[in-house]
Amino acid sequence: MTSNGFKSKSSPPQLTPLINCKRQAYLHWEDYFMATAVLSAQRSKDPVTQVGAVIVNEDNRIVAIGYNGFPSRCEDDEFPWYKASEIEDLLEEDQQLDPMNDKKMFVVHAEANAILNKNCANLKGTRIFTTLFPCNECAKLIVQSGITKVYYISDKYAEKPIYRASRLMFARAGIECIPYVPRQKKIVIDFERILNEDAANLNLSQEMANVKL
Ligand SMILES: Nc1ccn([C@H]2C[C@H](O)[C@@H](COP(=O)(O)O)O2)c(=O)n1
Ligand SMILES: [Zn+2]
Repeated sequence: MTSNGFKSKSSPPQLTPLINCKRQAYLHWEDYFMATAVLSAQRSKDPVTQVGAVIVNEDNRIVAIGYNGFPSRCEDDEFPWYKASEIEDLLEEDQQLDPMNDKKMFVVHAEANAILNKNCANLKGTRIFTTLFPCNECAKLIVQSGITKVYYISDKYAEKPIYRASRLMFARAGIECIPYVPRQKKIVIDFERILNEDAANLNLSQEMANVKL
């Protein structure tokens, strides 16, 4: 107690752990974000290319997520999941290729969906983790949203003019494009193992309770 009757400010208690028992195999931030993008891609119904994208702010918080798919209320079974060129062989001689019969007319790309799904006021200073390098249309949205870094896994369409246009815009806008190199090469989600472990733990605690009785 001080002379004026108030409690003196004491320093906070110090912790001195005897051993450091922190788990070492935890996921690092960037693997966590890219793995989330890969998981999100699994929601896509595109039979050829499934893309996932995650947008992350400066505090490492995920502020947006998306995958490629048709717009809301445009039913997955009513719109084509193929390219017009892919069904050319199926046409009768008198039939014309219909450009409307092409997924590219309707699919919202993963990056665009993520930007549209953002749960914050704006995306200035954020990073996007995408499983496929962005096309020119998504690149425009990325630049305009204020995203500053693009991490990507696949660049399988790099030689196409659309993707060259993206690179040009990113370069001019000062957006860094980083091919993603994972620290952890494999991340497995094994629900079966988790459920089995839970069941085993339950059995063990029941056995221990029986021993005590
Ligand atoms: N950065 C990208 C590039 C493409 N997509 C979507 C658009 C299509 O659904 C699919 C590409 O199909 P493919 O031409 O490989 O048959 O991926 C995207 O979401 N983001
Ligand atoms: Zn795109």
